[in-house]
Formats: sequence, structure tokens, C-alpha cells
Amino acid sequence: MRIDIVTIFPTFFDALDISLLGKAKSAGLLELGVHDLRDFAHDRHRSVDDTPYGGGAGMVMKPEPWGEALDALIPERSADRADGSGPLVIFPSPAGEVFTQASARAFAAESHLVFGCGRYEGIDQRVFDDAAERSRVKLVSMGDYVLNGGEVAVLAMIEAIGRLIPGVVGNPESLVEESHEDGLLEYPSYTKPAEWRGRPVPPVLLSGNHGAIAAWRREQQLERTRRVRPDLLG
Ligand SMILES: Nc1cc(-c2cccs2)n[nH]1
Repeated sequence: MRIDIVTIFPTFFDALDISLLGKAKSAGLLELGVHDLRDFAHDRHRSVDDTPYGGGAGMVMKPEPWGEALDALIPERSADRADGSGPLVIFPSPAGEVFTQASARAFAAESHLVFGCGRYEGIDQRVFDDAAERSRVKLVSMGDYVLNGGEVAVLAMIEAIGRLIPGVVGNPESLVEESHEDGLLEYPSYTKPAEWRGRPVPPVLLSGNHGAIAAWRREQQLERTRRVRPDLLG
């Protein structure tokens, strides 16, 4: 998979050279390109924002630098290719569809993702409209709270997506029994010692009875999901 990121803070993504994703990059499982939006701003101050039409507080990101940046990353008119080829362009936004594990799975199946990190009060709407004529575009929300920019959201999405790319996580089994993977929250986990500060490990986990252990874990998932996230139970 190839991932391109457009941002005014390129060093924000140095974090992607660490840990799992760093290994995925060196193993050639993940190609990463980070692009400074200011490289596509040609005035003396390399400005990327301006005051909003219609007034109001804050600044809006100008369309010209974004248009040039996306032109450089999106091949001609890939939007209407029958096979859906061409990159999926993702903009984090509080106004987007909420990112879930299902989104991570869907995005991990793509061959090329382009992330656009907005800042300030947002990006001129015409950037989305123009990009949508040439590629598949999605606005994606990380939840009902407001960040200052899309960089943190993109880091979270790339972590959630990257770990699903085959070969990135050593033991694929570990991807199955996790919160949200089967639509439920995960069961509680324990390791040695068998008793710690007077707290024993649930005896069933020491029983060696794999059927009883599986049943206990499933019940724990259901109980935790009912208590913490009843919305997941539909
Ligand atoms: N879920 C979410 C996204 C955001 C962003 C703010 C600025 C760019 S993206 N806030 N909350």
C-alpha cells in the first residue's frame, strides 16, 4: 500500500518511522510520502490560508495550494474508473462519517490512500468538490470532538489501517480477538503472577478447560459491551 499525506506540519509524521509502521515501511509493506502544503504555495510568504468570505472568526485554507498538491498525487480522472482504481482521498473532518474498525478494514484494502490534513477553520469547499471530480473523496470524523488539525486524526487512522495490512502484525491471530473486531468490546486480560496485591486471576483461566475459557471470555465481552457500549449491541 502507498500512503501520501499533505500537511503544513510534515515533521508531525516522523512518528511513523517508529515501531510497527516503521518496520512495515522497511519491509516494503508500506510506502509513505509526506508532502508540505507550503511547497505548493508560490507567493512570497507561501501562504496557505486567508480570511473567510462572509466574515467570521479564524482563517480558511486557500484552494490553490491544495489543488496543486492533489493534482500532483491523483492521476487524471480516476474517480469514474469502473474498478474504482486511483487513490481514495481522505480528509479528517468533524463533519465526516465516523471512523470505525470497519472503516479501517475497508481502507486497508485500498492500494493507495491520500490524506489531506486541514487546519484553521477548514479548507475551501471547492477543494473537496474539485477533488471529487477526479477521485473518490471521503470526509472522516474521529468522533464528536474538535481538534485543531487533521494530523492527529491521520496518525490514528494510519495506525488503525497499517496494522491490518497483511504481514505488518507478526501474529494475525492477535487481530481477531480485539475490541470492535467482532463487534463487541474485548474481554479482560491477565498474565503472571496468579495473585497480585491479593487479587487472584479468575480461576477458569487457570483451568486448562479451553471450552470453559472461551465461554467465560465471550460472556465477559457481552457483559462489558452491555455495560459500556450498549449501542454496539444494536
Ligand atoms: N473528528 C474531528 C476531526 C477534526 C478536525 C479538525 C481540524 C481538521 S480535522 N476535529 N474533530
